Amino acid sequence: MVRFAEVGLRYGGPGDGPGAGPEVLRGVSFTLTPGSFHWLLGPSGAGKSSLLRLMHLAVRPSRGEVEVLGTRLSTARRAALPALRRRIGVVYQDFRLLPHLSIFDNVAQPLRVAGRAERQVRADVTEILRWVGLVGKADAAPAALSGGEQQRVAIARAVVIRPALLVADEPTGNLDVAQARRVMSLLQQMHRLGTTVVVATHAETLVAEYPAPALRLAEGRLVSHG
Ligand SMILES: Nc1ncnc2c1ncn2[C@@H]1O[C@H](COP(=O)(O)OP(=O)(O)OP(=O)(O)O)[C@@H](O)[C@H]1O
Repeated sequence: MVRFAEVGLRYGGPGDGPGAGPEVLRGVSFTLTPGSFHWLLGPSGAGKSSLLRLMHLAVRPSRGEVEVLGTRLSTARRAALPALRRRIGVVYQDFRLLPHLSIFDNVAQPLRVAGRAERQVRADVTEILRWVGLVGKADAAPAALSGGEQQRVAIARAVVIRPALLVADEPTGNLDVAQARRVMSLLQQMHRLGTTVVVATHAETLVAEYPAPALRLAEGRLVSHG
């Protein structure tokens, strides 16, 4: 479950701590049930990326309570956060693959960080690359792939750890319609497998094509949920 209660966020603090800047999220409250799929909508600057950053523990709220996968951030020990982060997959508009690593090693990275045995890494990465249709590109560099292919690698990297929560920030923003549909199909398959999925987007045509409940932000406030 993901629960926000009267959450506010200001940037400008040290590290991931609360800052003294203007409040970019204000009084945001909602609950996402496990296994749900939600769009996150709203105009540019409304706070979509900021809300996702709170959800994947990249920043802490300035006020209110954020609870992710059963852990309340206000009372969580710092030492518990890395393990919690490993249960959350993140996909960005600009893919954020490591350019000097092969596709295989990009996808393997979260498993290696988690200390999995190399035999297991090989099996899991091969399986997930087959799922995204890129097993033939395992040895290629990211730059040798199309944008859509790079995004499928980024999804593979995000889900290879079998996250309970998957958040995607404009994952189709740089893709043509066919590639965007392929990415959406993968995100929906993850949802059908029981993962809680949240996808931020501007693309109203995509939302119309894949109807689902939405969180809608305007000027840092949640204006509708459902
Ligand atoms: N790292 C940061 N430091 C300071 N202010 C920030 C930071 N990131 C975002 N903001 C501000 O927070 C507000 C919300 O930005 P955010 O990126 O969350 O909106 P968004 O809805 O995702 O926008 P877009 O659709 O354009 O990506 C904006 O006013 C933005 O300038």
